[in-house]
Amino acid sequence: MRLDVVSIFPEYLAALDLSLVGKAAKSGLLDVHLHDLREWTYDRHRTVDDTPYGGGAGMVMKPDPWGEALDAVAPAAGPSQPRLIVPTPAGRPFTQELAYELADEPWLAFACGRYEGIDARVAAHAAERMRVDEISVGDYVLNGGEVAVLVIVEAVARLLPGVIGNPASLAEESHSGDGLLEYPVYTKPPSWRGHDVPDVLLSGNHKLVAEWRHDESVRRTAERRPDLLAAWGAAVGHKADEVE
Ligand SMILES: COc1cccc(Cn2ccc3ccc(-c4cc(N)[nH]n4)cc32)c1
Repeated sequence: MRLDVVSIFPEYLAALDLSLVGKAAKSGLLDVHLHDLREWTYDRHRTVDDTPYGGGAGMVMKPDPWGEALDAVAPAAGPSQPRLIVPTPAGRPFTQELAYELADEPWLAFACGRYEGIDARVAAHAAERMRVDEISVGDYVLNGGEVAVLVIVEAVARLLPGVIGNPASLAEESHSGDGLLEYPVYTKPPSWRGHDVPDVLLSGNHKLVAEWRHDESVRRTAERRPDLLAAWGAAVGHKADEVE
């Protein structure tokens, strides 16, 4: 998978050289290209922003530098086009399902905005030749798109074959297995600062361990994400209906 990231702070994305994503890049599973948006500015101050039409606080990122950056990263006459991801608080939610979808793409490009966002015509114009997704990584406001790109790239890269050591662990994770949150996990020592590992996990009885883990997943989901529990209940209910 090829990844292109355009930002006025490309050094923010240096974290992509670390850990799993860095390993994937070194092993050729990921081909990461970082670009400084100011490369496509020509005035003395390398200006990338201007005042918003219609007034209001803050500044908006000018369309020209973005248009030229995207032309350079993904030429219109090129043999293929990337899927363009534009992080924004106003985007559709980034979910594990979308992570799996993006993991199937051969080429992703990311536009990291700053200020109050990117002139809306940039995404509209890009959509004339590539698929554009405006994505939110959560219902809170960041100062720019770079952190959101790190979140999205990590969630997507770990799904690529060969990136994580034990693919079986992906199936058991929260948000990607049966729709419930993950059960609590423990390791040695069996007792630590007055806190003991639940006896069932030391029993060696795999059936009891599986039952306990499921019950803990349901309990945690009910406690922390009742919305997910409702969806899980409906899905399980439907499955039960299918059996009857
Ligand atoms: C566009 O509307 C905005 C309104 C107020 C502030 C900002 C700041 N900002 C600039 C670019 C940018 C890109 C992504 C995000 C972002 C994404 C999520 N999930 N939270 N925050 C925030 C961004 C933008």
